[in-house]
Amino acid sequence: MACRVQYSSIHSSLRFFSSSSSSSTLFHHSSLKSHKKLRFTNSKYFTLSKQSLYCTCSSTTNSNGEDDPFVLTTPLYYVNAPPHMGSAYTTIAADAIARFQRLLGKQVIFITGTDEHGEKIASAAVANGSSPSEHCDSISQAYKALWSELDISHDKFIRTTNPNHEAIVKEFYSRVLASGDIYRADYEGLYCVNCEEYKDEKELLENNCCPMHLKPCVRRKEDNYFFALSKYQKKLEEILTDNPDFVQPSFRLNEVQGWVKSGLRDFSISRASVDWGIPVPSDAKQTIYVWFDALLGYISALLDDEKQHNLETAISSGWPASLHLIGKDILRFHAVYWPAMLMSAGVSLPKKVFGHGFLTKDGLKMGKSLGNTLEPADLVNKVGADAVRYFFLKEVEFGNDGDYSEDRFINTINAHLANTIGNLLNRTLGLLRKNCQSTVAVDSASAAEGNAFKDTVEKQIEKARQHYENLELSSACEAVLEIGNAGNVYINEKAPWSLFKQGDSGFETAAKSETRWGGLKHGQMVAEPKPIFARIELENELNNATEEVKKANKKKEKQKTPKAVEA
Ligand SMILES: Nc1ncnc2c1ncn2[C@@H]1O[C@H](COP(=O)(O)OP(=O)(O)OP(=O)(O)O)[C@@H](O)[C@H]1O
Repeated sequence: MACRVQYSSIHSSLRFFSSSSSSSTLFHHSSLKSHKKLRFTNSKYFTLSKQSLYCTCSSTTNSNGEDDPFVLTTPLYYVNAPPHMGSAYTTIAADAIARFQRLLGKQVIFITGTDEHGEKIASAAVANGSSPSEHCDSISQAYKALWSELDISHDKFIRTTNPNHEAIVKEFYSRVLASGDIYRADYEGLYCVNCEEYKDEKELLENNCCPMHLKPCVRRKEDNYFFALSKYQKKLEEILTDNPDFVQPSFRLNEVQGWVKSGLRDFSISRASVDWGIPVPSDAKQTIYVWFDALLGYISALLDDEKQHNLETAISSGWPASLHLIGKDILRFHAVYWPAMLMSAGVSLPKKVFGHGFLTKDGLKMGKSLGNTLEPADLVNKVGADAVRYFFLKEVEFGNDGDYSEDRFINTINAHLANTIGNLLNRTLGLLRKNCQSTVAVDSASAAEGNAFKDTVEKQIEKARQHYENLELSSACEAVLEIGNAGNVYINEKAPWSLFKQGDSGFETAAKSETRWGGLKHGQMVAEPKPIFARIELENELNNATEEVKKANKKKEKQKTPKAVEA
């Protein structure tokens, strides 16, 4: 395998942005000043307007203005098995969005973590011969290790077995109870253990198989606590109509509207048969249903150790979330159950839920339950984290499904990263090193005035910015790639190597890792070229990644300072 020499990572290449607008705020929050004013009568909670949802029941004092942090979340991954490329996919996308928001100057709180309670976890622990808590520690650690290998820049890692989280769940449950939305009843139905959910018979395949997990559902009867979801049908319909950006992409909004219109049924929020969970307050014989537990992780993650561990403090530390990024499999929980639960507890709704598609293998969703997964750590070891991250962002249209193909993986890395972006960086830095002692010869702000190349770059920067804002991640990568293409064409046209031979040191530099045109100043030193993107030779395929890439990965790993805190 040949290896080209570049000095920067794809992140640097993506930093061609000028600081500007922040995302719009859809749901505003007006607060009451005192707990005494809390009224747990649902009809009195909300005033819906065309633009915003005013929650009038909480004493939360989050102003939700321009200065509010950009809070984004990945799902809290279920620790029934170690992470795979599907889990990594959502996290990689969230990471790109977090980095973009930071470039805009926003304070970002990027939350990820693990969902650790429930029947599936307890069974997985038994199967591994370990206790549930040992099992959770080990799988949760595997997620953290993978995020580190993928260079994920999360700020918080929440585990739902964290005692602070448990306190938040119990407080939330008590609020919903006080609002009159929890009742006890018998329930009999078909249950998918993998979804941890009762299923509607009409959703199921032959032999009552779950369409996601392709395993038969089992008939169960239980005496459970129920959440009165049906009470929120009308409000949810109004929210979805008045705030069409709440669920994205738009075709997912249609899906959600369809579910709501077809009639919402109350759902059970406790399990009598599951010990591994948070006990229901005032009924230790039942544990809280995993979803009524895990979703609260998005709020409890906001707590920091110095503050009091209650719902109010957590909410005032950044809630509502700006964006929940999830796979389409858990859209119903995030776009129907969660908003209703929040309304019941008098807490503001998240601003946006984006349900992306699946990475598939042979047309089937890659997943832990089916076991048809792709090992992200293997890919990282072979081509480096940046290349893996770039491939999945660029080659899967965000929102739709995408099938993984090794040929496409190799071709994309070679064409986009090694041949285009990497080559441009290598040529530019190499020329500067050879001819200018790695020092910028002119001010880049004036160097390309009136130049078509500069216009192209600025146009692509703006395009990339807009695509990022709209969560069109593949198109954002495309815009960056266009800058690389234009840069190579420009260098070919200008042939600076011959200008240098003629003694002209004033050629216009194009490649830079600054956030805007003109960021490089006369006399500024640029970095030493060093290998980052390996060109994969087809005959050697993925097995023969260069030693340079492996070394570069190791070096990067060493340099990394732990940033995330466990909430
Ligand atoms: N194949 C996939 N493509 C895209 N995202 C995925 C994929 N698999 C998992 N995810 C991400 O993980 C979330 C589901 O997390 P979970 O821990 O339940 O993983 P899972 O592998 O889907 O588990 P299972 O197969 O047991 O249902 C999805 O909503 C999505 O964010």
